[in-house]
Amino acid sequence: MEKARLIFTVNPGATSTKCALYRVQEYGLVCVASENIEHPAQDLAAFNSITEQLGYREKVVKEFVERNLPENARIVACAGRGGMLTPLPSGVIKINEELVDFSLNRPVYQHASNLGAPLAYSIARLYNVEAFIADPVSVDEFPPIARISGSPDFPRFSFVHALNIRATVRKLAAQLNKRFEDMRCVVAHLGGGFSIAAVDRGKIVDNDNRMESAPFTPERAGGVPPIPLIEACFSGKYTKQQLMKKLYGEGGLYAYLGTKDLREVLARIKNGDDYAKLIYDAMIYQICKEIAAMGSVLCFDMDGIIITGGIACSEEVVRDIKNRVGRLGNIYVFPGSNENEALAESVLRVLQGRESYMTWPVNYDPLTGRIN
Ligand SMILES: Nc1ncnc2c1ncn2[C@@H]1O[C@H](COP(=O)(O)OP(=O)(O)O)[C@@H](O)[C@H]1O
Ligand SMILES: CCCC(=O)OP(=O)(O)O
Repeated sequence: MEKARLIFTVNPGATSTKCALYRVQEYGLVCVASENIEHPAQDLAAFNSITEQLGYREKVVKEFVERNLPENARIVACAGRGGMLTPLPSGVIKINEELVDFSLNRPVYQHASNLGAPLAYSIARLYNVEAFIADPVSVDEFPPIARISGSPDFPRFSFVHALNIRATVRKLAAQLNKRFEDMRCVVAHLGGGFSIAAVDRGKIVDNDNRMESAPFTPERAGGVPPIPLIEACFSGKYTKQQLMKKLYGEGGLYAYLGTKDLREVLARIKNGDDYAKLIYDAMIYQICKEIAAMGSVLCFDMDGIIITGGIACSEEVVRDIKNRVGRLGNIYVFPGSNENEALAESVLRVLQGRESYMTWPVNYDPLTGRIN
């Protein structure tokens, strides 16, 4: 009997590594195993950088595959979340040694997603198959107008939850019986970090790039007034690392309320905590301002507004967003961030010849949108 064909996927996050195996069926994919493997803080504290964590996470990922690969099945391809690489077009990229080297040694910023390609490649080599990334964090398809900031010294650019955003637009397209390539919508990815994006015919043509005018998130400050920030940088009171932490990791809900868990914030509000309510309301207010801003990018001519990510599991959040921006368009909710599923779907499109893949290095000019 022919062995079942499986796709292995891996999505490394700040404190966990999410792994999954999907069986390829004629009609699509079936998840046969999925685990969110948490890494205790004391384990990660032993490493000075994300890159140093590779061996540790590699062991955990190999153990996942050994535990879950059925005897009557074989891995036919692997996929990992793509990290903070150079600006790239959306789509699938085949992983090679050079991409692994770039992800580990020359990423544009430190982020756990930089381990996605090395981990997928490592499993692919064990099973002698090909590995891919899809819609990495550095997808940048802004048109020229979106790149202009108020200073030519600091042009705008994209860092975005491209994988989950494009995958949810595909889901909505299927639901509306439309082609993905024709979809125009605003997507609010609301997780530990947020991305609020305008998607025009499959391309993310603008987003809030997590550090710009972006709303604050459970752990990120988003946009803060720049002049006091510059003053703080030169005050001698803080190291660069301390300030980075204030913006990224220990900002947002955590800075005000000491927790990154929105469920806890909602429980405090239920118990009459007015301060928690003020901070929560401010977060919803900022999310909605950004949704409206991204709607204006599409001239409010859109198929709808998608809310996705862990926070979209909350009925209160969905209700409060609808109350403010429901008049702009239909709101569709896709709770959770389904990066592993999105990776497997992307690889399946490649295996079935429905999509072609690029090879690293991708010679892409974000200013013209051309691949040379
Ligand atoms: N049912 C829920 N109700 C409210 N908030 C939730 C719910 N489930 C998860 N969250 C919140 O979602 C955030 C994490 O989102 P998630 O997409 O899992 O994050 P990550 O960016 O780490 O993948 C946390 O603030 C968590 O408290
Ligand atoms: C938008 C860049 C990617 C990012 O910040 O991802 P996480 O929220 O998963 O850390």
